[in-house]
Amino acid sequence: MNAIGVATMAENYQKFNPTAYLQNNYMPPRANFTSEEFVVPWKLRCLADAFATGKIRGHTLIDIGTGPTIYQLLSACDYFEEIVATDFLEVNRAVIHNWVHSEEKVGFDWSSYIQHVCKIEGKGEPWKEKEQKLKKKLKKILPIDIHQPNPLGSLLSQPADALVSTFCLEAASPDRPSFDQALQNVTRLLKPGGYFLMIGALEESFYLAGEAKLTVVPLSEADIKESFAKSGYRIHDFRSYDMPPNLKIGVDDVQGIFFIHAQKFA
Ligand SMILES: C[S@@+](CC[C@H](N)C(=O)[O-])C[C@H]1O[C@@H](n2cnc3c(N)ncnc32)[C@H](O)[C@@H]1O
Ligand SMILES: O=[N+]([O-])c1ccc2c(c1)CN[C@@H](CO)C2
Repeated sequence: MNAIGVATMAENYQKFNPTAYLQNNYMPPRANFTSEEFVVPWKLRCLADAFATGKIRGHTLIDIGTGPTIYQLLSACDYFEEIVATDFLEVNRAVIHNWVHSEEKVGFDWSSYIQHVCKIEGKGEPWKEKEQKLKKKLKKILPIDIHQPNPLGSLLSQPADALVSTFCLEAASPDRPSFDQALQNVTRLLKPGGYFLMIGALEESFYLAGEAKLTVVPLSEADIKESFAKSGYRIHDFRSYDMPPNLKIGVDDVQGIFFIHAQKFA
């Protein structure tokens, strides 16, 4: 492991500002729900389609690098008893904790995301019911470090039935070998035969979150498929989205987004 690179990343993350990060990526123009052509509906569609197969289910789902966002868990909550959120930063774990435990609308307003997911899932589920369901299932919010052989330390009793992760591994790894090692590390948290749904950045080298400028390891579609194959996965679905010029707004140099639906070999 590139210990210097990992330590430098950890130091940079101390300046990560969740509010700025949410502003940059989860408000307009990137949060535009008027067409599936836009990036946020595309991401939500990928996750809704994967869970709609009904094959990804079980007791526990772990979200690797939750950050200050919950959109990535909206389609999962019908298929698991317990959802475990994780992040490297206390400030992000606190954002999730406050969202789960607050009744009135405090913090970031996810209602447009929840309404959109209810619409595309087509079950006629009232969005406030989905919101309450997710809050009820989000039972643990744990510290995690993907660069540790056991990323959750001793906090996890048994392997999870499924993993989700969005924009974490490539944004927390200084280089490709560290990314591959981090994927190996988090794969230990997943039961054999379990599914891993990952969304991430393609060919991105940095992103901004307030005072923080975080380096990202640029990855191609081939890189990702190779990494998953090396970590013992079968790829069921791979989709990519080209970032349109009007969504390249200076908060990063992301070129595209990938979605991978992979299964750990039994
Ligand atoms: C780009 S944000 C992704 C947030 C969210 N999942 C999303 O979809 O927007 C990257 C996240 O990785 C977390 N992170 C940074 N270093 C990490 C590490 N070593 N292990 C696990 N997570 C880490 C950060 O705290 C941050 O929340
Ligand atoms: O377009 N988006 O919806 C979107 C959402 C989150 C993120 C990006 C793009 C690109 N940068 C990553 C951090 O590496 C975070």
